[in-house]
Amino acid sequence: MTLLQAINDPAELRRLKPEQLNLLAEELRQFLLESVSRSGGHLSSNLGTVELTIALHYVFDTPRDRLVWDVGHQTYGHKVLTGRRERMHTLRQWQGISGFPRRSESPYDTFGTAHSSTSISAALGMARAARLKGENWRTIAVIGDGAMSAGMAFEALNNAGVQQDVNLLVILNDNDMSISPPVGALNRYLARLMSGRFYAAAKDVGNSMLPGPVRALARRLTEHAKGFVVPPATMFEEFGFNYVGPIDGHDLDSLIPTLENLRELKGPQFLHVVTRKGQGYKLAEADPILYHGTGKFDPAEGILPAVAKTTYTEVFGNWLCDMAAIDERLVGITPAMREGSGLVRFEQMFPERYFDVGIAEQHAVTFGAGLATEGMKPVVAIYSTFLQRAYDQLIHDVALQNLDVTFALDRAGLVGADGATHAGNYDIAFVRCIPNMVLMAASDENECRRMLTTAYRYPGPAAVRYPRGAGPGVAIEPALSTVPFGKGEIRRQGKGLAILAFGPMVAPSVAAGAELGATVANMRFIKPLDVELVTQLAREHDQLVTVEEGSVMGGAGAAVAEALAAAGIVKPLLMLGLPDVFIQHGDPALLLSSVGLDAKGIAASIRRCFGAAEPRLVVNNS
Ligand SMILES: Cc1ncc(C[n+]2csc(CCOP(=O)(O)OP(=O)(O)O)c2C)c(N)n1
Ligand SMILES: CC(=O)[C@@H](O)[C@H](O)COP(=O)(O)O
Ligand SMILES: [Mg+2]
Repeated sequence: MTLLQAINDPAELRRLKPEQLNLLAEELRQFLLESVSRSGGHLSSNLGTVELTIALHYVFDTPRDRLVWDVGHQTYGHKVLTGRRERMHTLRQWQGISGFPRRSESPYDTFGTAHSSTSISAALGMARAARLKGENWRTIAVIGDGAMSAGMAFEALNNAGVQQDVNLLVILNDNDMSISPPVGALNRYLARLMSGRFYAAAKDVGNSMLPGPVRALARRLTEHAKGFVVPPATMFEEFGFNYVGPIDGHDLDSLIPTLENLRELKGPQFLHVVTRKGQGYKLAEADPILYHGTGKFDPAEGILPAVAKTTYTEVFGNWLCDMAAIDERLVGITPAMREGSGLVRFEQMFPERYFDVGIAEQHAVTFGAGLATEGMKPVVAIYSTFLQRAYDQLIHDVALQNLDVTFALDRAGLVGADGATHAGNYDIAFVRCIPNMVLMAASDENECRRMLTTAYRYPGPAAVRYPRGAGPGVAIEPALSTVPFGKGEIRRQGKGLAILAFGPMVAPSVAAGAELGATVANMRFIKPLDVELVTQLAREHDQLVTVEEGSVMGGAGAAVAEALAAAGIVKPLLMLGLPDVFIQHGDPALLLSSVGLDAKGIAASIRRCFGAAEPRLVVNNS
């Protein structure tokens, strides 16, 4: 039996001798590589946090001491050591364990995450709760250098620095990488900190352990005695933290004593550890971006290039380059999702018009707004789920001033393995209620390209939503043509029943419509809704059905209902979409079928609602 196989709980880990931990780290790293290569998942970040994870559970009394991971994509080792080793093969699969921490999954998962930069706020809340309840456990937040770039992390540091009575340890896991290479002034600052203090500071750990004022005095005495100026206080010290580091985050011999020392200190503590993304697997070390999030692969061969269908992301990336080539006002903006949003080629071709602003969705949107005020043509490429972070910026900074910003809303609808945290289920509901906004949903690749051109040419804020992955495989015209503004189209003429479908729901609706003899419309625009088409379909049919891959509450179907009500039309209306529950991770096709949004499910729901001679079908909820 290996050391790892004997650990089903951190208490068992804590029974190991310190000299056994390096072997355990080796075993854990190997286990993670094999396990992720079979399930798919976030590999590079997990290989990089093996030693840190072991050290944290070894030194701290988890789960009594609260461990809060930022983003949570690096918690596979934590899952393995906290009793979930045997379930790792189900990671990110339907009814399997999540790829992120989840409170419902384990008492060791103190805070649910997956969107970044929440850890310091949440940990500070916990630490304050401990004080208020008169309890003396400790709270530790682990945050990456990428996640640290977000405003929310600074809001938390700002607040924590003046709460000197809490026992909070913030660990900055600095691997000098976000998903892509890190950007921004903070990254440069961290690099300076590392070059100046690395290892030298580790030797000085004893001094770093002194409480803040004593340490300041020690610094002044040292300056005086040696007659030279020691490095100025770090930014984190200026924020009110006791800063320790940087130390080598792969060296258990420095991690463990440093954490043991910090464990005994009161007040806000800050430990800067340096790790390498992909550590221990040469291919991931060499290309941490490729191995950030992987599908299944053979570890011996690594990830091999595969012939795949064109994704919507690629459609967007190609469109952006084509449009930028003819319009030099175009500026492309991404909040830290260069690869995921399809901007790699754009950056290479138009580096001066490419802006990765870091994990800073709010800033990305208002930065775009500022550009628009000066006649530039910003295109904000953003996942639907991450636009949630910038809602006020969308309303207050863009829409209210009717600024000409184009939004490319990728990952709209269910996303699959990342699950509920990343699902783009709400953008229809939250965008369509904003005055001045235009919102389109692409039903195929070519329409996506045409809609992007339509949004771009529209002289106000406009968004195009499209799903993760590939579309139906429609040929893409090279021309930069538009779709008729505010107009839908009939895709199939039938009678009795009309299905009004939005975006990727057009294809399954056409199939369901063919089965039911129904008319099917591709509505294209959620806002402005094609009210003329809605009323025409209502006049010509007995029943109406709306289908969308978005929250049915407040969604496109609700827009149709509002339009009918406004026109005084009373007509049976069935609204199909995502139900009012968080839909968990799993294979995207399975998830869609579980909520009745495949052709079979749509037809079955229609039969159930409006009755039919044929036997009822059962929606597959498994
Ligand atoms: C609000 C938000 N924006 C973007 C992302 C996508 N994202 C996930 S991990 C990541 C990089 C995080 O970098 P870092 O914190 O340094 O962790 P590392 O990947 O280096 O381990 C990004 C941009 C996210 N999860 N949340
Ligand atoms: C953790 C995180 O937020 C990203 O790594 C995300 O998982 C990427 O998702 P895509 O694979 O859809 O780009
Ligand atoms: Mg990083």
